[in-house]
Amino acid sequence: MSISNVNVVVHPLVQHKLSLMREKDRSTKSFREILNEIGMLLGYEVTRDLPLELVEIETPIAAMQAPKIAGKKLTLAPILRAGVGFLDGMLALMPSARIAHIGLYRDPETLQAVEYYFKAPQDLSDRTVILMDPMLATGNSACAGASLLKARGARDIRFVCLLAAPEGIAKFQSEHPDVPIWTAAIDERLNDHGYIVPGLGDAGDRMFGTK
Ligand SMILES: O=P(O)(O)OC[C@H]1O[C@H](OP(=O)(O)OP(=O)(O)O)[C@H](O)[C@@H]1O
Ligand SMILES: O=c1cc[nH]c(=O)[nH]1
Ligand SMILES: [Mg+2]
Repeated sequence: MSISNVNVVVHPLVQHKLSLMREKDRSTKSFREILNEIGMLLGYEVTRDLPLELVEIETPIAAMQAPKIAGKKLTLAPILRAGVGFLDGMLALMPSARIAHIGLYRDPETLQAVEYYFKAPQDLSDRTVILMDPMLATGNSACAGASLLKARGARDIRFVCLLAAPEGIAKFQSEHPDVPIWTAAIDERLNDHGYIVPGLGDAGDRMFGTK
């Protein structure tokens, strides 16, 4: 399903696993494992249109022109902390990818994103960058993440999340209309504390067991 630059991944495995993650009594171990599994499935979807080039190879039988991914190595860009939950699954598909760590936390009062760490390959201008964070709530964190990557020259950014609020999609698309979104679901709304409803709670705390 696709709604103007938002790709909702409706694959039954993704939907089933997402429902498991929403359950409030699911263990930290299980939450982390499933997030990783969904990371791989979403990674498969977000790379669906990567360009290929024909390269000469030799099979044991004959020479042939075989398709391989064209261009420079991709960059995976998790927003700390919860974005790291997608990383192993994505790396299983793209083991040579470069990694950009983006340290942001959401101020609980203002809901603004506060930057505390950024380390990325120097020049991102000719790399596809997959920005990832399970939660798109107000959109402030994802917007800040995309801006930091653009400041490093990134021109082909794709944003992957697990759950998106309509408010976050609107904010992200107004600031970064050039960045398509992949998500497993679009939920109803945000509550008064900026949490996604029905959502799954605090992704970072559930993943790392910090509550
Ligand atoms: O769209 P937003 O309103 O910005 O909210 C989403 C952000 O909130 C959570 O991070 P949090 O700030 O809780 O940090 P953590 O991952 O370190 O727990 C989540 O992982 C996103 O980064
Ligand atoms: O619902 C939400 C909103 C922001 N961050 C989370 O982890 N969960
Ligand atoms: Mg958190």
